[in-house]
Amino acid sequence: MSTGSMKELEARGLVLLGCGKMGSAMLEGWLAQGLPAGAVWVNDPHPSDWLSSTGVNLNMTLPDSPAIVLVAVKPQMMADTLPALAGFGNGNTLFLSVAAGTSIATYKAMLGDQTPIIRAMPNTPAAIARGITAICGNDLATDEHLDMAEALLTAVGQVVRLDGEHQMDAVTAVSGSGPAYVFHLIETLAAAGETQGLSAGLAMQLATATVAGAGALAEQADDDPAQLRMNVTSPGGTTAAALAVLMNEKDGFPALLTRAVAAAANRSKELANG
Ligand SMILES: NC(=O)C1=CN([C@@H]2O[C@H](COP(=O)(O)OP(=O)(O)OC[C@H]3O[C@@H](n4cnc5c(N)ncnc54)[C@H](O)[C@@H]3O)[C@@H](O)[C@H]2O)C=CC1
Ligand SMILES: O=C(O)[C@@H]1CCC=N1
Repeated sequence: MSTGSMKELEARGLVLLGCGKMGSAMLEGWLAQGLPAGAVWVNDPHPSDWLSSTGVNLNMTLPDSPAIVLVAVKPQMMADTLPALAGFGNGNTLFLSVAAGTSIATYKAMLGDQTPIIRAMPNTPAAIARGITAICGNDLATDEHLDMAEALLTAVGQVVRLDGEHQMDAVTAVSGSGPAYVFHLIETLAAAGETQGLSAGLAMQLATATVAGAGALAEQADDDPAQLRMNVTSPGGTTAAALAVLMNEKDGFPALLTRAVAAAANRSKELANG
């Protein structure tokens, strides 16, 4: 995190509304990067043992003017939880929300229309600083606000700035939910290995290392994923036999992932419409 952003957070405080899986993944990254626990206030009625052990200010009186309020409760909890923080609205506290499907317009209505708001869509690899977060702000979010949010989120992985909020449903469906698709790929690849006679432990080790290694190679190689796929595929060989199944336009990965990503994007839109 840049020294300026860190200083401002340390001086004014960072408030987390909700600290479950996503909030904890990010907080873990920030504490590991040197953000002092004393600069963090967490409001969460069900703190985990890990959270209680971090030394953050847990369910205590909040600072007068925190630099950032990070909103990381479930979208369905928003109407119950956000009004208590509306006192920080219309001021110089930046609201940074990671909630899927809660629009900037909804925050404006709950917090006041002069409130700087940034929507962010992170993902859980943030816990090991390998996340990717997409951000977009309202017209009151200044370049300094965007820089501060980016500095905070860069501590837990890559950050991309979106052209606008209209991209958020698709981003949520690709990278926000995406780690779950990849974990399920690992589960199902391992299960398929078991069907071929491997032990559960060996099949899981092979599947996990294969997905992790292929992901790292895709990120580091000069070749694009299509070329990397071709590099594995010998004509008339084993990979070609599997890809004939997986790349089948009718019921292979293309059709399946198109449907899955559309389902996630549609759900994101539904959440936005209450
Ligand atoms: N889990 C993920 O991979 C991602 C989640 N998100 C978003 O992050 C947000 C949180 O999701 P998760 O961390 O997965 O859910 P979670 O259920 O693990 O965390 C929600 C937290 O909110 C707390 N909470 C409940 N009532 C509260 C209250 N009245 N005041 C304060 N805190 C309260 C719960 O105790 C819990 O710790 C959601 O809006 C979701 O859309 C975004 C990107 C990825
Ligand atoms: O499942 C969800 O709604 C959240 C948003 C992206 C990942 N988890």
